[in-house]
Amino acid sequence: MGKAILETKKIHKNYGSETILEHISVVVESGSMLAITGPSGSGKTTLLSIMGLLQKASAGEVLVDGIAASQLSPKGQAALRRQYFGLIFQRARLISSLTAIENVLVPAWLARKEKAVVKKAQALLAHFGLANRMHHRPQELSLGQLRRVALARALLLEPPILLADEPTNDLDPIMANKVMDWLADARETGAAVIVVTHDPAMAARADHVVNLQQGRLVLADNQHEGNNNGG
Ligand SMILES: Nc1ncnc2c1ncn2[C@@H]1O[C@H](COP(=O)(O)OP(=O)(O)OP(=O)(O)O)[C@@H](O)[C@H]1O
Repeated sequence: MGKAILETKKIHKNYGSETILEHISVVVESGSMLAITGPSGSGKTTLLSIMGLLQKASAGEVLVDGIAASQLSPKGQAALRRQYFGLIFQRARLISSLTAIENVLVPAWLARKEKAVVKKAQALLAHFGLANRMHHRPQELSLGQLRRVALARALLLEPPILLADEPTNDLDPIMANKVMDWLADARETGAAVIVVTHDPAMAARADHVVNLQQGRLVLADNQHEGNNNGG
């Protein structure tokens, strides 16, 4: 069993008088995969972005490796985000003036590690079927291709926590399977993987599945027999 690398404590979120999330407490361990499911508008993306420190909760706390994020300055939070998270979001923008491979290397530039990982970036893109798209810019790529570039970017530095918002959207079944395999591989190497998904095949590969209903968490099930550390 891995350590609790990401924890939310009684997260609430409201926009004005509208409550979006209520009382969300989850613990995610290193080397495990959590799937967040639920109907459209139930708050899944909002929860994921609060977990990734991209948005502030109205109340409650996010602990990253035991560090209470709300206690940090915006700069400290950004540093924590860079150190711990790989983010694969629906609206995660690639930089339009950079090519696919350059976009993949952005986190490595920020961490001053690009020399060490250029080959790996190429290998990731090739693995995702983009060997002949490495030098294309985002506006020259399809949605599914953009998604794979974003995935390669998130995986490059092997972050301890991967957050993915519907990572198999816009992909054909073969590519969707590959993406699931990569996320499962990341889990095998010790990452905590959290996916928002409508895809039953993706949810079936998670260790834990939670369901959001109008901003409230309903524990759905644990997929793997013998895995009884249900949080
Ligand atoms: N900035 C905002 N201001 C006001 N309401 C918002 C804002 N962002 C999201 N919402 C509302 O919060 C609710 C939850 O949105 P969220 O995107 O988290 O849902 P979701 O479960 O991810 O939906 P989907 O499956 O359709 O992506 C929705 O009703 C949405 O309209």
